Amino acid sequence: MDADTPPPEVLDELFDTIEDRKETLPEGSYTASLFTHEKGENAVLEKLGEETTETILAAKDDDREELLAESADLVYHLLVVLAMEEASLDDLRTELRDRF
Ligand SMILES: N=c1c2ncn([C@@H]3O[C@H](COP(=O)(O)OP(=O)(O)OP(=O)(O)O)[C@@H](O)[C@H]3O)c2ncn1[C@@H]1O[C@H](COP(=O)(O)O)[C@@H](O)[C@H]1O
Repeated sequence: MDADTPPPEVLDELFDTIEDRKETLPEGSYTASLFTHEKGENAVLEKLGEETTETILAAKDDDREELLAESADLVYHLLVVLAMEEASLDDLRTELRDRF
């Protein structure tokens, strides 16, 4: 890992921030708006679908920069869904490890 590579904890920090936004619902937070949306969980589930499609299209286009940007959007929205459904990043890690 070189000096510019972010540590793996970046995902934990993002998930902790999402959990904080869920609890405190600060004004102007996009994350908070997903937890209070009038469409309920459908709002974030729709975003998850959109970001999945955009990730697929970027991969098909061999557009590496776009692929990384859309993948980041996809992972972020997936973490919001996990937080919304009372699941955690540790639960996800456990699920993945149990498949080793
Ligand atoms: N990682 C993200 C992140 N990734 C994507 N997004 C948002 O997800 C949306 C993606 O939607 P689109 O690509 O369709 O772009 P858009 O056209 O702006 O979207 P809409 O108009 O449809 O909402 C954008 O509004 C992005 O800002 C994110 N919003 C917040 N975070 C992180 O979440 C944390 C909390 O941020 P706040 O919610 O701003 O407090 C911080 O660490 C942020 O960096």
